[in-house]
Amino acid sequence: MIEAQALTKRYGPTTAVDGLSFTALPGTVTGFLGPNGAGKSTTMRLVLGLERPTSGTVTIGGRRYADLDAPLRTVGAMLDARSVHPGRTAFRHLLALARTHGIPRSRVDEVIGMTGLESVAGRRVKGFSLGMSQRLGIAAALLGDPGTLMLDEPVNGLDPDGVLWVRKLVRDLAAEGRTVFLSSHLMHELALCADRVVIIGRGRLLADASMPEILHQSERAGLVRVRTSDPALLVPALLQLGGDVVAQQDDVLHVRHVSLEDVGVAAGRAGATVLELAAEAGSLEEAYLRLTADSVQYQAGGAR
Ligand SMILES: Nc1ncnc2c1ncn2[C@@H]1O[C@H](COP(=O)(O)OP(=O)(O)OP(=O)(O)O)[C@@H](O)[C@H]1O
Repeated sequence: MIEAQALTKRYGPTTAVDGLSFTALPGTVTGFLGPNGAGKSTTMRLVLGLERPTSGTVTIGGRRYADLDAPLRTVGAMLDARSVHPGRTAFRHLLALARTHGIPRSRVDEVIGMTGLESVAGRRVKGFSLGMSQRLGIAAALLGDPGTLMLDEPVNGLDPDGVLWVRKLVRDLAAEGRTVFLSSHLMHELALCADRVVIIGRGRLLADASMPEILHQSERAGLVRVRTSDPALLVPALLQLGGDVVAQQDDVLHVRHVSLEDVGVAAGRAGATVLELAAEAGSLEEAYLRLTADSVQYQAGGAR
């Protein structure tokens, strides 16, 4: 479990993390999101004791990172997949890490197998693609068989197979009861693998909620889409039921405040032919854009 309480980090005049409180729970994949410069990396560095908080606390399993006897066995992290000695082979890199923690060589072989690096384990890291480096970073994070995993952009640079693999891996790790905390700018991917989402903007908490709760914040959540050849018959019927109706095209209506079933029933009663009827699914991307609209540090010209 990762627990941040009123966590604050200032660099001179810049407040990178501002009174942030959240919890990443065991058995759960928690996605960590925020616009560029929101303070995600700083938060992750604070969790790992690479930075000292200006105020507030952050603990892993109730203890500060600095107080852990064998950190690799408690929390595995991948912050920067490229931060590996380029002249070392993948195997040597993992073995060196393992030795600092009394982790047996057999575990090195195991994580190499788990991350699909067998065929390149003897190669120097400097020749690695970003995808291979990501796998190596994840292998290092898994080395101590930790209860908590923290991964910064783990699917960055991975091909579709790799993306699928990470999705399954994090789901499996959470199913084993581990805490998985990961950042990603790939909303679609995160929506597929995270149970909960923590969203920050300008260092502050914007949302800490389950995926369904977050999706509910999406503009399209609760919207019914209906395509009909008889909008002139259907629209008055829907308005009578208290619906908000917006014509998207001549024959497509977006309806709010009327359930999917009631739209169908109303169409039947009004004698309107329905060609399509569907509940629009909210998307994480939409919810995210909505929640972070005021917190984007660097924005292309034009209003959102
Ligand atoms: N060592 C530092 N010294 C001064 N300012 C810093 C330092 N590290 C981060 N910052 C500032 O703190 C803020 C948060 O940065 P951080 O890298 O944590 O954001 P982020 O959410 O990880 O962004 P990105 O998505 O772009 O990686 C930014 O304004 C950044 O410029």
